[in-house]
Amino acid sequence: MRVNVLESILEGVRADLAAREAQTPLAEIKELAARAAAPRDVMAAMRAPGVGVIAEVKRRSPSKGELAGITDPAELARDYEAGGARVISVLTEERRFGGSLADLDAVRAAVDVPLLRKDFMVSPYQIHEARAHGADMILLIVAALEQNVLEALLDRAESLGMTALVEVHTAEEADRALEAGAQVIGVNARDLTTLEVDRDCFGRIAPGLPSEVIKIAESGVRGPSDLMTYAGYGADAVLVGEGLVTSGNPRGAVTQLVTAGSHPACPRPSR
Ligand SMILES: O=P(O)(O)OC[C@@H](O)[C@@H](O)c1c[nH]c2ccccc12
Repeated sequence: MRVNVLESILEGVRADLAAREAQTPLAEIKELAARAAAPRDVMAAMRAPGVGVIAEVKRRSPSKGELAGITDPAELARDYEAGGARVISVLTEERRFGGSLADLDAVRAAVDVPLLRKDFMVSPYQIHEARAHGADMILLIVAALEQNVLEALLDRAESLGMTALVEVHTAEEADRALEAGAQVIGVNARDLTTLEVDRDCFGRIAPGLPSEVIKIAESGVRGPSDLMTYAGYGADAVLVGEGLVTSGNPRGAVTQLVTAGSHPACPRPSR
């Protein structure tokens, strides 16, 4: 039987969410979000010249298990920031990725750059929660959401002053993202239903997106040459996890990517 990985992840996410909501009701989390420091300007960071790097704090992955034995997410995040990451992504999904909101808190206390809460968002509750924990950006996975829910979550994020990274893996999903009004679209090279990586996905989809949309190439980036390839197809940024956490030198690895992304020979997005 073919197991849809995304579906099984979402089941666990819903169960964990119900438990948190029983602890801290929506009204309370909304209030905590309203009291948080104002969100940072993610769009300005994304529109900076050159190809940017979104560096991810990623402990585990469903395909590879434990990646690098991260003991101090704050220290890792400081290395990413020092290396020039434009945004730091923190995986908060617990069951498959080993993340937590505590990781997000630790990273928020350690760095100044905008933060992406990387999780499987299915309810407005998680968006207020992200804001309460200092996130400036959230992930919305088109494959995981009905169109009306996608639109409602996007509106909710924007109403809180946050930016949504809307993730797609096919041209049909990209159409849905645009239909919903996404300003930032991430093309995930990994199919979340099978976990297979297809690095040609970005090149097939991104050139067809409107020029004003910010385009992010996600997953499977091994180093500067992958960044340059994605740049040729119009990437504004790459989102990298495993390649950085397993590098043994996350600061150096981010620096190399940032240097490639700001090199004069690196293709620029035409906007
Ligand atoms: O570790 P990688 O291959 O560099 O990938 C990072 C990021 O793209 C990946 O973690 C990711 C992309 N979309 C997701 C959705 C949920 C969980 C994780 C992800």
